[in-house]
Amino acid sequence: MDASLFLVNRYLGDEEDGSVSKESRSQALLAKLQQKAKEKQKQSVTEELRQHTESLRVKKKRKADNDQEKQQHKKKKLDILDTDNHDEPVQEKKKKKKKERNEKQKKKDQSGGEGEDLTHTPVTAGDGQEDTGAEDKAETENDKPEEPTEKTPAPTGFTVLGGFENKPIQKVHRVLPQWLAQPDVIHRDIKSNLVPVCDVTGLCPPLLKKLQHHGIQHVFPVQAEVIPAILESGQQGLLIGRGGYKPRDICVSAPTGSGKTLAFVLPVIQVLMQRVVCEVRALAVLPTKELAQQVCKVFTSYAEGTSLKVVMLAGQRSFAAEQASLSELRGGTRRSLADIVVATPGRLVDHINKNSGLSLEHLRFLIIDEADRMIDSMHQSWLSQVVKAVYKSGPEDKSIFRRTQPAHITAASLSPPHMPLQKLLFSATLTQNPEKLQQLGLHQPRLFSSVQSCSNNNNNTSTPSAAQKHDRFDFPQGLTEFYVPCTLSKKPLLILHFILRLKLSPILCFTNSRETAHRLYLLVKLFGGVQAAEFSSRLSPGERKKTLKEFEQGKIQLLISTDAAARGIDIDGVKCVVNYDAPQYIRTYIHRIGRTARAGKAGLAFTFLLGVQEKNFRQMVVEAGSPGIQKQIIKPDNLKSLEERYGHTLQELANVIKDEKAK
Ligand SMILES: Nc1ncnc2c1ncn2[C@@H]1O[C@H](COP(=O)(O)OP(=O)(O)OP(=O)(O)O)[C@@H](O)[C@H]1O
Repeated sequence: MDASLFLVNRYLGDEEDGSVSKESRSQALLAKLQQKAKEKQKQSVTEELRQHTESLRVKKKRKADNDQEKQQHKKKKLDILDTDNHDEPVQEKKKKKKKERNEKQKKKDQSGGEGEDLTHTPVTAGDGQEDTGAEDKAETENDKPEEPTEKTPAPTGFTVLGGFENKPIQKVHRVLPQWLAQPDVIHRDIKSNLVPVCDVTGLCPPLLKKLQHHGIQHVFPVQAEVIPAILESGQQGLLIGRGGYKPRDICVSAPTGSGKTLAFVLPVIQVLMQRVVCEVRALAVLPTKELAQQVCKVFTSYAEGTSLKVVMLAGQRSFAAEQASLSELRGGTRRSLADIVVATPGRLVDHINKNSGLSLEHLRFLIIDEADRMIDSMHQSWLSQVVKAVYKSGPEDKSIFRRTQPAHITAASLSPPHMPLQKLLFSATLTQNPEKLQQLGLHQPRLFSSVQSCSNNNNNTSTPSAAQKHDRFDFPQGLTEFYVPCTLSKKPLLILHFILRLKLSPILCFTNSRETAHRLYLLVKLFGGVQAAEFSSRLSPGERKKTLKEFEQGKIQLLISTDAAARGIDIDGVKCVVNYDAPQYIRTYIHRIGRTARAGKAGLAFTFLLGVQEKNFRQMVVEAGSPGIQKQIIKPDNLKSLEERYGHTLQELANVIKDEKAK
């Protein structure tokens, strides 16, 4: 092939000399180009300088004209005014003023003018404006010829309003407030950190007896830490005496099933046992009716044998019935019939607003269980309504039971006795977001947590690790997590395989919608051989209560539920949780799988994942602090024996759904 086809001709300069070697030729060319560039640079600098000097000259002239005009104008004015003041000649006065101005400017320059922006071009659009000190300075500066330096860009005659240096944007690092960064640590391992009940500091003998009566010989780590702390803050009783500090609010973040309920039930009952008059002194707020019912049950059972009365306001009964259980009128005065109220936020606000006889003016403890969820429901403004009801009497109340909202601590604010309100927050997934927590208006909070914050260090400001980007949570110890790769059509077969072949029942199975829960329930029922039930807002509260009871009694092998049963529900004996639909959020995942492996027991959690979900889901779980999620492959052969029957069932299901829709 002809080599000339590939010949590339380069420009070699005008004085190309064939005798010179290639290398020296290119060097000469480079030197030439550099020289040309220098010449061009010089030309542009001279041109810019010329333009600038010209613009300065024009502006100076314009200014001089203006000054002259002004002076003539002033002179005219002064000539008129001068009739009153003949002591000081006008020119003298003007000179004096100018001198003063110059002196002022000099002082200014000495004090602050040092690091002046060199890019600032002094002559601006101030033409024809009042003669100022700054302009004087500009004038003197203008007299000197300005020479462009290497560092300062050549003046262009325009005012540069801002610096144009490209500064790299500083990364914002998360720095937690000390109380969040350095919590009181709760042991993670339930089993090896059991404390005998009699070793819990401050717990009174009647409650120790009660615990033993309920078969509890040891307390869990969260209880061993939190019970003494609440008891300590209640040492002064219901009132804080002279010079006493208001008790600190308490936040608890501990895994699902670690015994948080007893951690607040026991100390609250013990503190309230000292009360003489019955008034609402403890209020526990929970997100759902079922949870309110569960907590109310625990309060009732531990308050048994004391004079304390527990009332639930969750809409399980009529409004009138709840109202009647709150207070009664005797001899024209209202008497409270409740010491402890357990409520859902909606129903609570109803009672506050309708003035149903619920008085919160003596409230000592506000317990917010599932606190992160309750923060999310803050838009309902339930907390502000509660706080308003608590401080209803206002500062003008001079009685011994007076209340004041927490504010800055001063000697005066501490001197009169008052009734404090202490907030107790509990959650397995308590947010570490200070902005969110701020909505709760916490007073000098103290955090108990089984999760060490990543920014937990002495100075609190070290470079955070990558893990800090995400909230990390503690997972129950006895839990083993799996994910099962599958396709959409195989999911129902998998759940049937889990029950019929792997015998994993009782299974609590979660779907992302009540429609999916209902269809899966119908399908399993039509397939036969499995005791199944559904649990969602499709059911009435009564039906839901009955279903949970039957599930607990072992009458139901498979409970198909929406996230209605994901939080807080304590059902003994759930061996296995299945996420039929993968949860979208890590908190949902943690609460769902937390329905098993409770109180130190073992449990299994399976999540069915479609191919597209696998990567993100695994990442989400690992970043949240999961000890490890394993892959569990179910071979298609294992499902084969179920397939034929499943095919028929699907046809039946289509008819049933059609009928339902027709109805
Ligand atoms: N000291 C203890 N010894 C034995 N069992 C206990 C003890 N404390 C609590 N339990 C039991 O442990 C189970 C879980 O307790 P609890 O419902 O309070 O957990 P939790 O931390 O509130 O969980 P979640 O975050 O899911 O609401 C309950 O059945 C409770 O009776």
